[in-house]
Amino acid sequence: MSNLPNEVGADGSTQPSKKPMKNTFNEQSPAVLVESVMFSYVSGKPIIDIKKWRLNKSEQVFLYGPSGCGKSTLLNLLSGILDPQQGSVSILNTDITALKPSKRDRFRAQHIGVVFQQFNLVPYLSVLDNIRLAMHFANDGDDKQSTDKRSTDKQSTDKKSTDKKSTSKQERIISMLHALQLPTDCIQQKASELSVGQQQRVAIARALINKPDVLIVDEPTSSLDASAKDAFMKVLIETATNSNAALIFVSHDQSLARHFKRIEALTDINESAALGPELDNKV
Ligand SMILES: Nc1ncnc2c1ncn2[C@@H]1O[C@H](COP(=O)(O)OP(=O)(O)OP(=O)(O)O)[C@@H](O)[C@H]1O
Repeated sequence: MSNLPNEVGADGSTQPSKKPMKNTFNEQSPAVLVESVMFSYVSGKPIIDIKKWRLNKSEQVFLYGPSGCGKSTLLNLLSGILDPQQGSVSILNTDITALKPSKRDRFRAQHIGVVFQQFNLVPYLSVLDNIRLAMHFANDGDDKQSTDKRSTDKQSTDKKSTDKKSTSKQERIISMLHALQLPTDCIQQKASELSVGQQQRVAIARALINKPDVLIVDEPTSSLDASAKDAFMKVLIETATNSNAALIFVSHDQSLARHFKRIEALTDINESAALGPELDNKV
């Protein structure tokens, strides 16, 4: 997986530094490390209270719990959409709670893929543009056209290289959609014109296109029948495995647990949901 950009700070520090920061991530480092995290929407009523929770690189975990126990809240903390009132959430040794919003957004785009319950595709954009948008955020302007070049020759060379880049991006998108068994002719269709099953596959493609280190999936199977759920889980797990992404899948549907080796109840790791066992012995 790609190195962290120097300005992000592999150790999570937001201090400006003249020296490029060393990426300390290695095989032994966790993909995700949650330490002493406390979060509440209303003061004094914590929804999440986790002492320690860890997920290794390429590991896949099924997190389950009843409706309202805090699953989506936890995923929003892990992806840096919400900030805990206490504690730290580290992804690849970078404490994302310490990153400024713009750096955090970029870090998320580069290292974390999220499949939301409602997919969150842009309905009026084509499949291709929905996925391109995710690539654009991760590349931080790589898609920008070179409009300020002085020499005509250079403009022509730049145009060729931009064309080449967009062709290879398009090829990557098509090959990802193929891997997810979506027909190529879907690519120009608007997201709103797709079936629910097709939208799910586009949401997975969008989450995986930047080769994230961590893939976070929030129960996107609730509207599917049993056989469609199985097909979705198979494609998701296969694609995450082939991408070497650590996978966090949350659901209230325990029938999906059989697809995973590591299975945990949120009430066991979240002290505000239940007085479960100390997590330290699981880490
Ligand atoms: N923005 C918010 N403001 C206040 N309370 C909230 C907010 N979002 C969620 N909650 C509350 O926090 C608790 C946890 O919500 P969360 O959505 O994380 O649960 P969940 O386990 O994902 O539920 P579900 O399985 O139904 O999606 C619930 O009691 C919910 O009402």
